Amino acid sequence: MLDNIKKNFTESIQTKIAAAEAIPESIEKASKMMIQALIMGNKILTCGNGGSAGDAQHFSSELLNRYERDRPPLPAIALTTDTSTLTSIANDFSYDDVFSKQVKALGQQGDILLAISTSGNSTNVINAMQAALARDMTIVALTGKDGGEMAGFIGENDVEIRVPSSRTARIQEVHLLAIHCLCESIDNALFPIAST
Ligand SMILES: O=C(CO)[C@@H](O)[C@H](O)[C@H](O)[C@H](O)COP(=O)(O)O
Ligand SMILES: [Zn+2]
Repeated sequence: MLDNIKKNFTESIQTKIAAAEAIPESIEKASKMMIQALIMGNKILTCGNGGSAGDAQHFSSELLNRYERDRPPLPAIALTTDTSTLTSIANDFSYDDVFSKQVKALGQQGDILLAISTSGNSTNVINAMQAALARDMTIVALTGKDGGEMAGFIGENDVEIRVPSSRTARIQEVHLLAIHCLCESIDNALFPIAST
């Protein structure tokens, strides 16, 4: 057991070292997209399944409330939280539609969809991306593995942040780091600390 625990730490560190080479430019592009959208008065919608639903909520709460320092609230909505909406869409239509219907209702031109899937193959997240593109929104996709089907929906105005790993847990661990980088970049750009 102890060996496996230690192996997980080593694997997580190695994945982060590989990601530090592979994804900073994508995170920077995503940060700039989000900063511009927020300056223009747009908002960020987030979605994902399982641990990625937690990540979607983690990001939206850091925008709505705060990341590391106090500043005015920023507009973000996690599409993973309203159980009445989620269960009724899944019950009446399909689980594949739980996010896309909310994007159709809430998404506006210029908004951003933060779409999170370690495999890039979650159908409800892919459908949300398609709904977002139809709304003239842009997409920041957090993925892993080979990017899955989601990679095929990334246009030049969108960005995919793909973690170089094939293991869901390790990918999620880097997704959280990427989310914190996004939060820090947004705060530094929109609410710079006054120099003394
Ligand atoms: O958190 C974990 C595994 O670490 C799981 O809950 C995981 O998020 C779920 O199996 C998801 O359904 C996987 O979906 P995806 O990342 O492939 O889109
Ligand atoms: Zn997990």
